[in-house]
Amino acid sequence: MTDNQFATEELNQLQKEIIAKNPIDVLQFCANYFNSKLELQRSQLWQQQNKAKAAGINLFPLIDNVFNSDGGAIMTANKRQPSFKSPFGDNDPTLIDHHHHHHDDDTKEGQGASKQEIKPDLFKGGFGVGKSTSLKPLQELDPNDPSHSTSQGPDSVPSVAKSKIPVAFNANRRTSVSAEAMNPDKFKSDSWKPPINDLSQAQKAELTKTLGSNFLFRQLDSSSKKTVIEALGKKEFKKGDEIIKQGDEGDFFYIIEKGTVDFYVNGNQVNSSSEGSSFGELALMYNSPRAATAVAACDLGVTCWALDRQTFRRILLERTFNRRLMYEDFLKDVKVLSSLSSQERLKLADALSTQIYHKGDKIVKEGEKGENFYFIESGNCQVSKEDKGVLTKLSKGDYFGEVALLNDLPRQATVEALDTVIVATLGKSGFSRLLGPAVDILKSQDPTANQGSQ
Ligand SMILES: Nc1ncnc2c1ncn2[C@@H]1O[C@@H]2COP(=O)(O)O[C@H]2[C@H]1O
Ligand SMILES: Nc1ncnc2c1ncn2[C@@H]1O[C@@H]2COP(=O)(O)O[C@H]2[C@H]1O
Repeated sequence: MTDNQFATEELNQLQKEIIAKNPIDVLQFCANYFNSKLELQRSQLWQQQNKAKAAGINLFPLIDNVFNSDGGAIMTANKRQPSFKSPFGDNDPTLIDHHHHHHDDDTKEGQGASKQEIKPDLFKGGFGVGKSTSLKPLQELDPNDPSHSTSQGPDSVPSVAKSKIPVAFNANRRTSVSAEAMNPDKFKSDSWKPPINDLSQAQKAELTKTLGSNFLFRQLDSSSKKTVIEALGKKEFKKGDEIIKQGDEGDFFYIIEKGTVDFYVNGNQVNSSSEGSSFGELALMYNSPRAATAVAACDLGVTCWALDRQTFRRILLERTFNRRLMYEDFLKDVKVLSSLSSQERLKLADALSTQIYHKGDKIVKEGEKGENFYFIESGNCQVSKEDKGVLTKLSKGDYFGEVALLNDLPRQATVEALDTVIVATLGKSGFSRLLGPAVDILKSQDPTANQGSQ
């Protein structure tokens, strides 16, 4: 994805938000929107870091080195205690309920304080750097995290409500040498050129088909797709071959063309993937050691397409990462998905897309063919049937649209938006493939079971 496309996508999302929330002060809204996005991204990186640490994985190995390797710069970074909290959060006269929809919870504090009044420092800037007095001290920092043990006190990192922010984590996003850890931008300025493999027409056709079922690729625009297709190299593995070894450095990202791949963590099988799935993204995204061993598990061998690290980072990383950030927290709170592993949730996040509906919109219509499954990210819906009237109401964390997909039936009810509703949708194929153990729960909770409507 080019810088331009990235910007366009961000702006499109912003535009959707503006339409959905109809803010009084558009400029203020935009400032809040991007600040809360930034804040969210940083806080989630932190959470991921902690999760990974608990699992014995070092996601951001470069950070500590960097912060020690250049005393001057680092001291400055630490002393200034950068905050990723929105500088406007506490001072927004227009805030009613228009914070970034995915994570309203993260910023309630800022909103609550400021609904009506305009404070004198309305337009203060600088991301609160060095102004920790106006921000709550440390209590959300992870007490288990050793990197904070020395930083208690008023100079400590101001925290974002309910989230944990790494000290100076990725603060110098564009300049620091640490940037490579999570920073796809690095590749935008250098002389990186994607490799071009000489694929036959037949191979290209084969690939296009395989990639068509891979969620990461489906979202790419056509020029990025072309770049990726040309950069992919075919690799064949015999049964038992280790495609990836836990602990190694990440070199390639793989898409399975044929066969099954089993994953082992510390010798125990944790997962299995087949045609159209991808793996090996974690080490490339986080510059971490390989988190699992991937073994070719098919008698007939396994064929994969391999994408080199740089092309992966340049083209797929930003998107994948943003998407995961966007959905990870939300999915964690969806009850029906509680049986999914965090890996499974990440894969699901890769496949979701966001849609916005307005009051009165019929998101699914009784009798129509069902193509998608929906999670409600925010807003309220009502479920009704022509002959029975309103059956139930649904809100954040609820889902709908499963009945048609599970039973190959027309939609059994109409679901209508009662206000602005944001949904995360999943297509039919992702539904059966990515919901895994959750599908059984969906089946067991069939809302039509007792109504004789099937
Ligand atoms: N449970 C799991 N934990 C970690 N990695 C997994 C798991 N299941 C599948 N994988 C994949 O195994 C890959 C091993 O290399 P990576 O860490 O780069 O990326 C990893 C994931 O794509
Ligand atoms: N009592 C109900 N009868 C039918 N559908 C319901 C009911 N309650 C909730 N729903 C949801 O409404 C959705 C309409 O589309 P689906 O039939 O695909 O899936 C349905 C369920 O997810």
